[in-house]
Amino acid sequence: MIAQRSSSTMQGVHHILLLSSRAKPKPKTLSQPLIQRRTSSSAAADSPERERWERPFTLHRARGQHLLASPRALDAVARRAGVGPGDTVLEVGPGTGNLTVRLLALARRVVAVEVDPRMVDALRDRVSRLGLLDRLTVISGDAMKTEFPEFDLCVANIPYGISSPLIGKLLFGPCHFRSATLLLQKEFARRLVSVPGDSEYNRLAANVRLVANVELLMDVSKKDFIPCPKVDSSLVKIRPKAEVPAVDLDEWLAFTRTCFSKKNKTLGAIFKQKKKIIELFRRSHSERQEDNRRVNGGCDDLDDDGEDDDDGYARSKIEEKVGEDASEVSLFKKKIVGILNAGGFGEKRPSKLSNEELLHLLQLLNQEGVLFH
Ligand SMILES: C[S@@+](CC[C@H](N)C(=O)[O-])C[C@H]1O[C@@H](n2cnc3c(N)ncnc32)[C@H](O)[C@@H]1O
Repeated sequence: MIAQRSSSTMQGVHHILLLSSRAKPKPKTLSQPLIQRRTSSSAAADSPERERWERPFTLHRARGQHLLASPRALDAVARRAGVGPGDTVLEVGPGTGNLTVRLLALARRVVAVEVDPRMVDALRDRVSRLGLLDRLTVISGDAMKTEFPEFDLCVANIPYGISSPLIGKLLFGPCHFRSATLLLQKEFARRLVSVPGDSEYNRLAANVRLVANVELLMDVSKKDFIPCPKVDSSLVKIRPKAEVPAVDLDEWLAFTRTCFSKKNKTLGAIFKQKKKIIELFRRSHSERQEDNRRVNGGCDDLDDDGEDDDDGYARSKIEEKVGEDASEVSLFKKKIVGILNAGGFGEKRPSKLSNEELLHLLQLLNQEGVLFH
């Protein structure tokens, strides 16, 4: 059970939670999930209780609406987030409030950002019944388009579809916070905590490691969710570093996008691609232009380390523009190859390099006028 606070209000919250977990199922209500002791013989012995879902509306998998229904897992998420009584907690995707009510029992204030108006109503209704609405701020909207208010901690069972851009927004945006405790798809979490040389290590891990430390806290079974997703989950804690390397973060993000654009290829091979050279030539020899940004695709997704999108339209436009500069482009390519080889990077694979090594390469390239953003 989650930690108790001593004020009478908080005792009230705890009392309600305890009562709920032991009460017999009440008549169905539309939007207040109850906690019910499972009686089915198929019920897992180690998970005798579930937050009950009364199906007041359809849950949309496309919106990542998998509610965490195990009180044991929910208590553990709230407890391991390290919420203090003076903290403002940001929760992204509160759903019907299974985690929110636990956070309200621990924090000074919870700010919840929820895109689905039906969830917003259900959450407000539930928290209002607990008499805690004055400590909850609900922002009805898309977390990726919402300016987050100030907060101390982010604690959330997020829709997995926005994992990468949300972590990017938290770590590379203007937010200052102690930690983000997030329930993520297990495979994604493993990549987040991987280190150079691991088979999972990728651009996401490199970018996150630059500015934060990540700790794997626990695994959560897919059976703990309603509806049951296809994948298991893991809880991670992301702590922003107090000091980060003195590098332009936009430049770094664009650089890692290039480095990790071809899986398992050496840096020499990656930087020899005509398309890439032309793109870098344009960027390094002109002001930032719309075409360049279009090819680059923006830096809000930390995780796009698969094969490069074949953006034929943008490439042909750029090739058209640099047609008359062909000899300069060729010199530019030689310069890049020279920098790679002189630094001993040509035969190296980015997924095996530490961030210190990647930062060194970026510095060498920037010094010679090769720009990524
Ligand atoms: C995985 S469910 C978690 C619900 C609740 N936290 C729980 O654990 O039971 C994700 C929630 O995020 C909401 N959501 C999906 N996309 C969102 C977005 N872009 N911004 C804010 N909320 C979003 C969904 O509607 C859903 O309520």
